[in-house]
Amino acid sequence: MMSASAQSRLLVKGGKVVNADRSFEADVFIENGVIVQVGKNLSIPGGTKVIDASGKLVMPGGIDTHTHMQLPFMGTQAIDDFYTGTKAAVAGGTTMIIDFVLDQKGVSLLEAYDKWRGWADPKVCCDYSFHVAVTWWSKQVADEMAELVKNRGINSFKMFMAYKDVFMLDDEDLYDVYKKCKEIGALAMMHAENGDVIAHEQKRMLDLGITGPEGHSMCRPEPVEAEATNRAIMIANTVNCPMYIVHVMSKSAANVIVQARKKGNVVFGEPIAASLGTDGSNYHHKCWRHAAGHVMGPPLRPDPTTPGYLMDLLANGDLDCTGTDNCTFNANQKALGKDNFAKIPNGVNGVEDRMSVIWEKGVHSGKMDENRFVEVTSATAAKIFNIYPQKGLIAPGSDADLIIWDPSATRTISAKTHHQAVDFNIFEGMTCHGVNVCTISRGKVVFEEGKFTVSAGDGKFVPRKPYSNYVYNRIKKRQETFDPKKVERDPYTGPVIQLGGANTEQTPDKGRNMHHTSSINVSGQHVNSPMSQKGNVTSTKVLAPPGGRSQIQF
Ligand SMILES: NC(=O)NCCC(=O)O
Ligand SMILES: [Zn+2]
Repeated sequence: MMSASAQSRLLVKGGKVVNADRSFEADVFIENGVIVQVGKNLSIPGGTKVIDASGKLVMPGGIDTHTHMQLPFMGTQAIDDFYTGTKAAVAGGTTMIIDFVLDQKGVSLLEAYDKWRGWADPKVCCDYSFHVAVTWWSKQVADEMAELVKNRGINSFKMFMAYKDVFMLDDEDLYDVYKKCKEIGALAMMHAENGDVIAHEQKRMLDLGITGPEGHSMCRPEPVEAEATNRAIMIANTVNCPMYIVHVMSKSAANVIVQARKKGNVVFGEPIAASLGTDGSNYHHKCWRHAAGHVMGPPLRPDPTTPGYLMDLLANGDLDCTGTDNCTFNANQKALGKDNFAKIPNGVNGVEDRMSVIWEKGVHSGKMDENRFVEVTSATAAKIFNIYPQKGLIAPGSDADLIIWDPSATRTISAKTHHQAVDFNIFEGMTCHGVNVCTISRGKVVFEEGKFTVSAGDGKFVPRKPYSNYVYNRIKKRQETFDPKKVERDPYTGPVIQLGGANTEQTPDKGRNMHHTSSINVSGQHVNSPMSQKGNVTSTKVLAPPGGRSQIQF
């Protein structure tokens, strides 16, 4: 019988190690869940278990930056929970997920965090961490954000510009949340879609009698995503807060990110397996279940060249890392919206297939090399979310989260054979070159040749520190460089007109439309606003210059 210490040792032999910066032939020796040596001709203690990786690639396990396991959402709950979801993840070559604590408005962020930890800890089959969603705003929320960063291992907060009256924040609140993120060294993440426009357009589609899944896509066209993406970045940049746009789904939203980066904004873009692997033509499928199975927000785009375009940007460094937004619902759950697309629970699969889809569409297609693959599936996520080089790298001292990848094998994706709980797969029938044959999580083989050797709760929560260098080095420098500075000058000493008196002289603005009626006062309030009724305005005199009636208040 093998001793306990021998059991905690593993040698991955004969493979090609692929990191983000280079590939090289090497063996990897692991002890107690950590990589101890990487190289050739290593001296290894007797009794060490050996895994043969000849002819295969040995890569850092994937990090899925965006999942929603067992999310209570739209009246139901995502069918893949932290057990089935993470089990499927390890089958596909992902060894860490970052999920979302996402509760209703008014709920304490700390209580929500505890609730989600309580759900995840006993079930996870791989390491995981959390982003926390901010769905309402108050001093309590601000204080809880600080507490989450200080003591609970959180360094990223997600906000929604969509889901009006549910999760959506307005621009004023977003400004405050960004300021808070910046103050505590966290990253602001955004679901960027214009929720007001969606609410109106949903109603318009339903009034037109469009009740099927195509209506979901029609009421959220590309500009709805692109406008919100631009607004999110603009507001964040105003307060010098780093911004991470989740699930980039369209060419135009991606272009907004590219342009903002060119201008020096600190913004990151996350395409997902769905937006890289399939498109919105599926919403017009004659089978309702098929069409509803693709309903997610923002939607997949009807332009069939979108996935290839997003992959090009990802390959060339314009977009950064990849998630899945894995949030799955079975047919009978999607059927909540059988007569009204607005009630179809939003969400698709991806956690199991992300690595294969990106290999197929990215590496096998010739758009990126194996090193960029590691970067976009693992290393960059680790850097952005401040867990590098603990994760995302094969080197002494790093966690032993590795996969053995056979680039010459193929597999065909199907709901019939996948390991997720959901009864549908948006990549159904896609044949992918590149197959994960073995997953090692914290030094333990958890999946090999199609068989699991993992139990619920084997994964661990990974705390993350604030002020990721990858994100905040530029932010700190920009603060010094771009902080507004007042102009030092001698005071004005000339005459000043008296306001409000009978003799006030007005010079009519020659270019003004004299028939225009304005109702704005100098403090920016509307004349009938509660502020003006509360007596915050010094005078209510209404001026009527020649040729036009004005309601400008002073
Ligand atoms: N994306 C989606 O459709 N479902 C999950 C919730 C969200 O992030 O919007
Ligand atoms: Zn999401």
